Amino acid sequence: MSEDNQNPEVKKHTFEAEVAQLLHLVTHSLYSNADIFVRELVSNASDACDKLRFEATNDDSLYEDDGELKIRIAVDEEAKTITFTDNGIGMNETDAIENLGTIAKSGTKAFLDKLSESQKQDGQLIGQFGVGFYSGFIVADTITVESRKAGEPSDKGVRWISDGTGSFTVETITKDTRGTSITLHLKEEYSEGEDNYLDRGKIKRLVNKYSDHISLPIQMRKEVWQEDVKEEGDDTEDQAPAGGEMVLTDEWETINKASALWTRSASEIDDDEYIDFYKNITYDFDEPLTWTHNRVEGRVQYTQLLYIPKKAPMDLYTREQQHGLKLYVKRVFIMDDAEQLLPMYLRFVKGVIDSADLPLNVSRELLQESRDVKSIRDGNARRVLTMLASLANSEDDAKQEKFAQFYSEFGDVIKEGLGEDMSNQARIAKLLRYATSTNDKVETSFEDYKARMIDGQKAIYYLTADNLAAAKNSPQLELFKKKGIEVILMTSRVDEWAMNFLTQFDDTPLQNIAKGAVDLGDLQDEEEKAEAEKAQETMKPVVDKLKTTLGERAKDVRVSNRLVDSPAILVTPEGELSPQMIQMLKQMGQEVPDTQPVLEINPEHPLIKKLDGNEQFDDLAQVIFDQALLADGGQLEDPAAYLKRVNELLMR
Ligand SMILES: Nc1ncnc2c1ncn2[C@@H]1O[C@H](COP(=O)(O)OP(=O)(O)OP(=O)(O)O)[C@@H](O)[C@H]1O
Repeated sequence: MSEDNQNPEVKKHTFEAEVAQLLHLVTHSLYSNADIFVRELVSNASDACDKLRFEATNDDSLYEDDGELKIRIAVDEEAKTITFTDNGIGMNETDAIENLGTIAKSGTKAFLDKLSESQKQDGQLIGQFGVGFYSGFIVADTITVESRKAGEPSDKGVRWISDGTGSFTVETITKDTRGTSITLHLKEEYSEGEDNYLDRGKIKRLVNKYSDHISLPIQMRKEVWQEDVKEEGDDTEDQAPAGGEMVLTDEWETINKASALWTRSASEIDDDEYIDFYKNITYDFDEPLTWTHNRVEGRVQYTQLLYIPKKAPMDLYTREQQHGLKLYVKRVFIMDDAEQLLPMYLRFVKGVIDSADLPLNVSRELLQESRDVKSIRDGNARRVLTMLASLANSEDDAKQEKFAQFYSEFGDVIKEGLGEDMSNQARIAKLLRYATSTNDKVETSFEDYKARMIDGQKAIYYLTADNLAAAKNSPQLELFKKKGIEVILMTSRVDEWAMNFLTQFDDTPLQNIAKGAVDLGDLQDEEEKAEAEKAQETMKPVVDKLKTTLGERAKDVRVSNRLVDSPAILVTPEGELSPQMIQMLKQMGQEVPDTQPVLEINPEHPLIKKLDGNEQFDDLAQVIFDQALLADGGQLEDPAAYLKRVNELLMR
């Protein structure tokens, strides 16, 4: 430790009122979070080194021939102390009085003032703002700080001592080594038993947990195993194994990985390093599909290193799914699974966010409210979408292949974004791919579709179904096939829900062809329209009779202009939930009212023609309705009755 000469002049100072208040709160409320002092003191030491590095860019001499910045932690079991030493910027007497005796941050002061008496008892709340250096007083009854500022003479060192109550003392000392050492004289209860911070293993574990990515080496004295030496003449020769013990050496070993990869410039990091880091933070054996690494300078400054995995996790669709973002504040680990930093539909993204603008003791509750966090979340979402867009739009086959791989794993999740993230809806819509009535492969984008629209087509037509086969054979498609109009076939469970939120793409309306009446507008010629009108007239008696026969089963019956080969079809009335959607919501345990479909009939179909004046009108009507329901992927309420009717009709 430092060499010093005692200065007879020890000056006593009282803490600023707010500090005294804060100290009281810290020691009375944060005892259940005692561990935090390790990361706070390591973080301060790391900041001090960062500051020196910054100052030294203009004045190299500040390094004083000691440019290897590091942090050392020493435990003294006899003295019951733990000491954090750094060779960073250091403090002189004025600095120490100013920095350790007052609260610099006005936000913290205001926060303190606002806390009610009962809130002050709440460790969670207190933990929300940076208690920093003062956290040492949770475990220590006295803290001694010795420091000497970089570039100042060695006899201008300072010793600051306090017991964390009302006052502190400062005195001038001689300190040859630049930087700061902070010695905690541990309270009785923290120097024995379960909470014994004199246990080197415990300190190491805490450093690994919270400060592994501090980019400076954090060192502790190396311990080695030393076997008991047999005394000469001791030839009892019993077979007991030789004993031994761990002994402390004079050698220092680095205990953190010091691998804050994200703090390095992207141009200096090779792919293997990115891949290793990904594996390290995710425990994924596979390589990531792709990643993006940026330093964002804006209202909030932060670094983002975001990865997309190759495979979706098993629990992607369960609510408990863990989010993969780790939050750091100035390289100090704050929390895993920081779900506020990404919207839900991007929950598969892994990586690290490091922001210097968030407080070290930020809690989940605070994250939820913070505008800074919102701005980080928006930035992350935009960045992921941009990265995906550049894969999707790339001319490079390998990148396109990657996008296809991404889409088959995560395509359904990003569709949730259509409803969740309105500000990025257009960006998300551009990434979506579907099968269509002319291409089974899930590769057509809305853009591709638009480029293939036929003359006079004014809408993007789509159909939702349970699977591709059902979609392709849907009677809804008949007219579109006849007219050569391509229809997008959506077959995933989220499609219909998600499409509720997307009504247009690039100014072209999107239309679900199974909802409401079809209006092909200019795509229908005059002759067809005239024919349709005529059919409405002639079929009126049949339509009316059907309405009576079907009663509650159908909301309405009308003549269809969308059918070619099928006799009839069920249509969801505009603005109502489709049968698939109702089924899905019910499966999710939601209460949904049953809705009735509209039955549309094909006036040209022989079966429909047969209805007029038929003796078995009722049976035929029910069978036609049931078949339309089956064709739509629905389930019959009374299959036996259906079979009986069909058989009767067959036997005629
Ligand atoms: N190891 C150190 N070397 C030099 N200065 C230090 C050191 N530790 C603390 N200080 C000084 O004391 C000040 C107060 O520290 P404290 O931990 O209470 O707050 P902070 O570090 O500013 O805020 P936070 O911990 O919330 O980030 C620091 O801003 C810094 O100027």
